[in-house]
Amino acid sequence: MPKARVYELAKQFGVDSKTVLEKLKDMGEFVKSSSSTVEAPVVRRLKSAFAADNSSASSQTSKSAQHSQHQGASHSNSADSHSPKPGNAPHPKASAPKPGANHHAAEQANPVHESAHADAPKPGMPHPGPKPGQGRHQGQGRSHSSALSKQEEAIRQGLQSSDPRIQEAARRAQRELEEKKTSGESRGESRREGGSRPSGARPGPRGERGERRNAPKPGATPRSRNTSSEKAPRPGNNPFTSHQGMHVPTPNDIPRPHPMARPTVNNSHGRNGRPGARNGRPGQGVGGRWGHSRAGQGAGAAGARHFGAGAPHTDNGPAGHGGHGGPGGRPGRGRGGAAGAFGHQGGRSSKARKNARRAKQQEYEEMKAPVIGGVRIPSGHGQTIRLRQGASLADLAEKINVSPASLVTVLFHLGEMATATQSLNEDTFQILGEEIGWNIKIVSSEEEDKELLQQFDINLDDEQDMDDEDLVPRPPVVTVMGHVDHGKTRLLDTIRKTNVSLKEAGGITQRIGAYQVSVHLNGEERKITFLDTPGHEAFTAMRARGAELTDVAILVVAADDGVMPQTVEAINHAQAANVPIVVAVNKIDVPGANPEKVRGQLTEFGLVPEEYGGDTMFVDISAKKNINIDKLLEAVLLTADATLDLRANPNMPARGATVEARLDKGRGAVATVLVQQGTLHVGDAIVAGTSYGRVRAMLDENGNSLTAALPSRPVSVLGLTSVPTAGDLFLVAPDDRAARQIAEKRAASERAAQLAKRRKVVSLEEFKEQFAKSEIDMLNVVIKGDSSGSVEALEDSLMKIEVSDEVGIQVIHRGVGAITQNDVNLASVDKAVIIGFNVRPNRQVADLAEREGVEIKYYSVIYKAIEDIEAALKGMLKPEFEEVVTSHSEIREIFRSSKFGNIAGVMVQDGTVKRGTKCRIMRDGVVTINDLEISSLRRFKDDVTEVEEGYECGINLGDFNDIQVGDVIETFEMREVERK
Ligand SMILES: Nc1nc2c(ncn2[C@@H]2O[C@H](COP(=O)(O)OP(=O)(O)OP(=O)(O)O)[C@@H](O)[C@H]2O)c(=O)[nH]1
Repeated sequence: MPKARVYELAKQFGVDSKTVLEKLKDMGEFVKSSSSTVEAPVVRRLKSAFAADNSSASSQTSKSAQHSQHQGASHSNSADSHSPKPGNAPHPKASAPKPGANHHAAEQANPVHESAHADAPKPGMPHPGPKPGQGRHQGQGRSHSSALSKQEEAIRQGLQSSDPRIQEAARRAQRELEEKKTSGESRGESRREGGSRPSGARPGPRGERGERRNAPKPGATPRSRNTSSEKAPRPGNNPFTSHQGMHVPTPNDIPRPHPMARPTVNNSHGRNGRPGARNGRPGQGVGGRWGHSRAGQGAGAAGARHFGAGAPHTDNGPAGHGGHGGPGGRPGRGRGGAAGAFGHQGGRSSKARKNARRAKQQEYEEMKAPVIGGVRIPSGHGQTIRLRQGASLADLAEKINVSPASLVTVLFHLGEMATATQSLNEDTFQILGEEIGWNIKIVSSEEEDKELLQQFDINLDDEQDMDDEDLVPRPPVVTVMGHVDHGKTRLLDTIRKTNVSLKEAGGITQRIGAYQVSVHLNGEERKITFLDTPGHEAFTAMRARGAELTDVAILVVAADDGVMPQTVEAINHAQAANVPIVVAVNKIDVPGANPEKVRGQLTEFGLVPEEYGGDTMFVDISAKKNINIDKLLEAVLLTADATLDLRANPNMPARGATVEARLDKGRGAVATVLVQQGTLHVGDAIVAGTSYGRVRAMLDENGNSLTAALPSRPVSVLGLTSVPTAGDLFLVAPDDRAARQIAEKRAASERAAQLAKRRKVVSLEEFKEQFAKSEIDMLNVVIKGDSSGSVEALEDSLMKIEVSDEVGIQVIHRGVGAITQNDVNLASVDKAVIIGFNVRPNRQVADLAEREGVEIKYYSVIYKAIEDIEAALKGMLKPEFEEVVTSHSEIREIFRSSKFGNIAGVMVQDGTVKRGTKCRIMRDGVVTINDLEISSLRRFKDDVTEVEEGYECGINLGDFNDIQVGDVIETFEMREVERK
């Protein structure tokens, strides 16, 4: 037997997944969720466990089963009517598809139809003792009761919840549960009545009975079906199965107006009151099932309009008796009831009829939707729906067009509590989806993006199956890392100055975030691309955005300083990314430099120099004096050649990553991109993150205009409509329109994700409560900067500030460009500080900020910003106090005063006793009481404010009199301590 999933088993057993999960738990099997798989042996055990349950349940109830068998002697016709099969309807009665109709048909065949229902699992089946169906039904009853108790528990918890929506859901659930219980009881009674009723005798108008059986509310239909515990155990009858009411209508199942039933003015007259009669009985046919359905009401009204006494006639007359009294005598042909409603219009166009039919069909579908926890959610009929990770009920609600509150209720009924905006895990969504008929799939943002690109025929995975002959060697891309002040920037400058072809550039190079140098190796000119933002922070920030640009890392270690904390961090980051390292032992020109020591130290971190038998290349350099830089570049190429297969396909639309981006006053958005695959051409339509545009011009680091950029080539691109973020992947789209659409769709889903995040923060009171409880304070910050690189670097650095566990920093918005009105508004709402890094607001925005009381801080150096924010965070800390003991006084004598109580005559042994200070009593070194106060202090007859060591005085402790000679009064103060 293959592995089965829990929900499949649940379906098989006709119970809900939770029951199966509980049963598995009872069996000692740990199974996580309804989508988990269960091994074949466990399935077998589970089956027998359910079977055992059923047989014990059925033996307990065999008496009643026999009783109902007896009563259900003529059940077979009604059984037929319960199981209409396409093409198998023997009689118009039997083809009646709706429960209302079934009731009726059953009634026709057997006056005690309710017991017939109970005994009729299959058409025409004889009665073999206690049936498996019955047993299972009883088993279900048990799971029902366990589910009920679970539900009751959930209700109890829900009523205690602080969330009003959950409380409301709980109240609703409670009401429903009570109703369920009461209706269960009354059903029991009515069954007894039914059993003794003489055949053919119908007490009272049938409509009444229908109403009794089917709750009159629209929402009551499925519930009344669900709770009909007398019925045979069809899946649809199990209140806890995921498929109840999820019934997909079959051709026979969808009610259609019978052609004969279509009204005309003439034939409605001809029927003389019958339409009104039929539809006047909400308890019958469609009316019975739909409660106050429009068809029933409308038809009734129309009937009355046309025939005056149509409705009263129903209650007593023979036409009413039929319920199927329309032409052809079809039982429960509810839609035929529309005749009364529309009959008077006669001349209605076929289009209008079609529309009306469609509307009715839709209404029917909606009405057919299961009622779960008192809410009605149209089934998705197993359709697949995709939600991004971290989605909430509100997101799902939006996609399936229902109200979030109803999903909260449904989830609540499944025993889980969640607010509409809380993000839920995949398992919860699956259970919920199963219940409401949707196949919910959770996709990561990467998958979502891939799917989006596939819509435009862009397949990001096609790189993996590129043919060898398409690939040509490409230059390595290098990042320089190392500890602060070990010479990273100086090295990058020296390399740029010495190796960029100065002839071409006229000696002027520009910082665009990356540059390429030429190196001669073994008589061959080779190229190396350097990323110009040194440090592992930039490297990691890029990686975090999915940009794996670096092929080789140069680790700079100053020979006069050796391995330092950030050297280790850099090693860790490079190794985590599987990037080979070349070590540049810098500052060898400095007296006291000890390159050998550096080699020895790095061995401990797995970087063993080649000369020691390892595979890491070490080069001793001086970035300042330009010593051995060429050797370092050679080492980079040799390392790349030895460890990497650096090849790319230049003959495809370009792809790569954004290295840096900024807003240029004259040229608009300028982004430096590094081509990783393909060739980027001027005129290409590109999209980078949520930015798009057409490549208007491309410039290299020397300011030269390029028409094409090959793999590993960094270029400054002009033509994007907005500024992308460093690390954003870019790609060439088939055309401008596709580029725009991709960018817009990404922006939309990003907005949705951000909104979800914000909603989470804003609406999740629990979080706030937690914050309040643990007294965590957050400093909200908005960062605006002149380039995406600086904004990212600043954000990264700020996030690393650690002042205390009690305060934290939260960047609520970041962006490139001037500080805008939006930034101020956001900061004002979220009580944030705005940090402007090399950017400023215009006059109006500055005024607005002042009016709103929003603080804007301007910086041009990162460390200054860090210092300030750190200080601000420290300022947010609650003052810290410590206790300082200020004196000890021994009680030598006790004076009793009727006015003041006991007064201690003491000798101050050390420190100074002050009036009003806190004190405690110590007897034989043990504190007998804390938190007293020196309420008065006297020397001789005089009240004094303080008494110093070595003096005697009288101390009164207010109402406290339990003192003895020999006790010591210790005074203390709480003093604020400066935080380090
Ligand atoms: N003597 C000597 N000084 C050097 C050498 N390389 C760099 N320096 C000096 O060391 C100091 C720090 O160099 P930077 O290049 O700014 O160091 P960094 O690693 O980029 O520092 P951060 O940007 O703060 O991380 C500067 O004053 C450089 O001039 C070298 O080879 N020899």
